Amino acid sequence: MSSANCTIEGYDVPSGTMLLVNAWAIHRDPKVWDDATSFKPERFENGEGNGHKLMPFGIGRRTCPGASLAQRIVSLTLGSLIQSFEWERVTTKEVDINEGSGITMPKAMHYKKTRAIAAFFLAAFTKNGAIAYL
Ligand code: HEM
Repeated sequence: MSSANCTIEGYDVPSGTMLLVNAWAIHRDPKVWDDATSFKPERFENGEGNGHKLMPFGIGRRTCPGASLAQRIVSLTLGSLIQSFEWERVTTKEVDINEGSGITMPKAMHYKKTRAIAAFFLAAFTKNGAIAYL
């Protein structure tokens, strides 16, 4: 919410206006990222994500207070899954990762093996115990 009249990129914004940051667009902007829509995790090794280009947890006063916890849990979970299971492709076809519409960005095409994936996670949490220490 703008606390005073201001001008952003030439647009006059009156006080009390609700402003939404389009993080989705910023994260895919070719003016901001090299080869913007390619999945290149290595781009973050050389500090390309520094500054406020990458904001999965928001920024500013209302930034996500769980960011540090979430980053640790996600890496630990992923690392545990990779370490504890043998992984193989079930098809040579590329997985369709197109986005559907919705607030939490659902997939356009759901995974076909949903039940198998659910069973897999259940097994990971119960029998294997590999990530029980989470
Ligand atoms: C990968 C996991 C997570 C993502 C991507 C995420 C992302 C976000 C985003 C984008 C916001 C809004 C920030 C803004 O308005 O600028 C937010 C807010 C918030 N998040 Fe998270 N979050 C995650 C995990 C967590 C966890 C683990 C916790 C708590 C343990 C948490 C607690 C909160 C709270 C309380 C807010 C509201 C903060 C406020 O409005 O002042 N989040 N999160």
